[in-house]
Amino acid sequence: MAFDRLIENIVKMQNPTVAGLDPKLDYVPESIKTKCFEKYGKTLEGAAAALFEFNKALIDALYDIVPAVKPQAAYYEMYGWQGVKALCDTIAYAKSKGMFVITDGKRNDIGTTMEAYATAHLGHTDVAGESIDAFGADALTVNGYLGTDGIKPLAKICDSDDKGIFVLVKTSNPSSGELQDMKLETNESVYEHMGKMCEGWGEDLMGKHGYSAVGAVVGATYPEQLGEMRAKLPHTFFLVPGYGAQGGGADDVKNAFDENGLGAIINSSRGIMCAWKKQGLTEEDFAVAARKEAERMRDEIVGCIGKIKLG
Ligand SMILES: O=c1ccn([C@@H]2O[C@H](COP(=O)(O)O)[C@@H](O)[C@H]2O)c(=O)[nH]1
Repeated sequence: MAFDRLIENIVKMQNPTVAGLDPKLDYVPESIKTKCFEKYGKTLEGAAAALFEFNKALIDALYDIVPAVKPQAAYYEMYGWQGVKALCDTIAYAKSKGMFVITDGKRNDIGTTMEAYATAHLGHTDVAGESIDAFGADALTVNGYLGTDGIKPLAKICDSDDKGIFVLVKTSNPSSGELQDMKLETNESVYEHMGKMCEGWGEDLMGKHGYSAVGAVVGATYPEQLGEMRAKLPHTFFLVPGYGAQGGGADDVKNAFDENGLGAIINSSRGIMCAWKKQGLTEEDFAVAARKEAERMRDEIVGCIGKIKLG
């Protein structure tokens, strides 16, 4: 199962974190932008080339210490098809460096359309008998609120193609409680019920390290719920956004882990991409600063949870 590969990367690097690649043109240093605009003009193509250069430098700075990257699709779509190409190129580059790639797309729809999303992001597209990877990520974030028929096509591809999904359970944003904290007739909350559905969807997709291919997104900004979910969902691997720029710290995420220091991967996007700002460096030093911040984040979290080991 895909999360076995992720877990093995985490244990090898002793690092349960993922670097978010949410590139905006504002974050890209002038030197890269100038080079790309000279080549392609101030066009979507020029912008997308700059994003890819920026991402490549971040990946080069991180791939030997950070096990995974999480490109957020919105930041690529914002630059049109040229941006989407930069997403494809980023995924391919990160994979060529041995990183586990989680596309943050939060896709959801009815079963037939989810089958298309699953094929696009995780499977192989059939082109007149030729089977081709469209995006080729290892895992995709999805919204499970359309129910089981929306998840089934993804589960099928997780099984056949060694992929994983992270289903939104308790998101990190300030308004997440408006719906997700509501109590059902059974007195459980909506997020708790969604978490249980993830355990159910993952039942036939168990990996060798105790976690299924159906993971959950649970925000670092809700540490109590994170601990509650860890206790209630023993086979569900967590993707935990909200560390860094959204205010979460190591103390907030420590409850996401099991007794072996496994069970979760903590994301930081702006905190890593824009680390130079906090380190008193120039934007040209963004990659050095990103590595320093990734090391600091790793050490802070591992300092709280201890050595990470296979059970
Ligand atoms: O509940 C959620 C689900 C996803 N995200 C995504 O994670 C990153 C967070 O970025 P930071 O810069 O580290 O705040 C971003 O891509 C979100 O779309 C989330 O924040 N919360």
